[in-house]
Amino acid sequence: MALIEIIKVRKSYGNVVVFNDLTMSIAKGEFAALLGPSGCGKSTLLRMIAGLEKPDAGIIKFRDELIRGPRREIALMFQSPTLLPWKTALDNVALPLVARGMSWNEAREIAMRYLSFVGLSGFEEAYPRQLSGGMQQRVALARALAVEPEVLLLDEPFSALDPLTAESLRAEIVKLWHDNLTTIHTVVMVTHSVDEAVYMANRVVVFSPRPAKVVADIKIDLPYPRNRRSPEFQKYLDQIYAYI
Ligand SMILES: Nc1ncnc2c1ncn2[C@@H]1O[C@H](COP(=O)(O)OP(=O)(O)OP(=O)(O)O)[C@@H](O)[C@H]1O
Repeated sequence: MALIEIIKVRKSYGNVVVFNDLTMSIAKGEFAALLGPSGCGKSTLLRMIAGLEKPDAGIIKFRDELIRGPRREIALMFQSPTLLPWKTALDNVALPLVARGMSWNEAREIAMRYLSFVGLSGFEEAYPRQLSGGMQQRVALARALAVEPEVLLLDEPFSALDPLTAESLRAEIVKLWHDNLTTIHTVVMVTHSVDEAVYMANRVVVFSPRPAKVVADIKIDLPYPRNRRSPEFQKYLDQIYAYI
């Protein structure tokens, strides 16, 4: 059964038609990677699922309910960590909880737990400028996890990181999803990298240039953790590159 349903969605910015008539769905438990040419509308789709933008026509539903704005069950993580520079790592993670009505004490306790989960114990009192890019992105991940969402939306979350940091964060996100280590059961990730998509996702959706349509929808049937050097992995890369 579909968890997220996108039905006959239309979206334009001025005379730029991003989606004309997009219909697709995401099932509970999927890790879907969205690939496609630059500017085709992948981030726009993610922002609409996050409730940050509205379609001009058509509907987007989460568990049969219309998405009218941001929802607690759906968290979004961007390419840059978007932390508040004047708040500590701990308070950056705690703040969204306080904004939802939790006391600072309780919020900080939960924030401590998620900072520790992403490997940042001991850095609670650090300010963003005192942390590396990778550590800041981990704070952003802890902030997304702390509200205990069910769906994690990722918008090119590794593209601003150095290759080694990106690689360890990729493995950690796959693990937290695959091993059910958090409340997140479903992930939707925008990426430019076919390799990243096949390494992480169990479904790869390829979009055409604007107005974006789904040109390929491929199930990645490989065990985790994935071996990039296996012939099967290469076969999926070849299959997807044929659409790009
Ligand atoms: N707020 C906005 N105002 C005007 N135009 C916008 C806005 N957001 C997106 N666009 C336009 O909509 C189109 C789709 O943008 P979007 O960022 O969704 O694409 P994308 O596939 O995520 O691109 P990329 O892969 O380069 O990140 C682009 O032409 C972009 O310029």
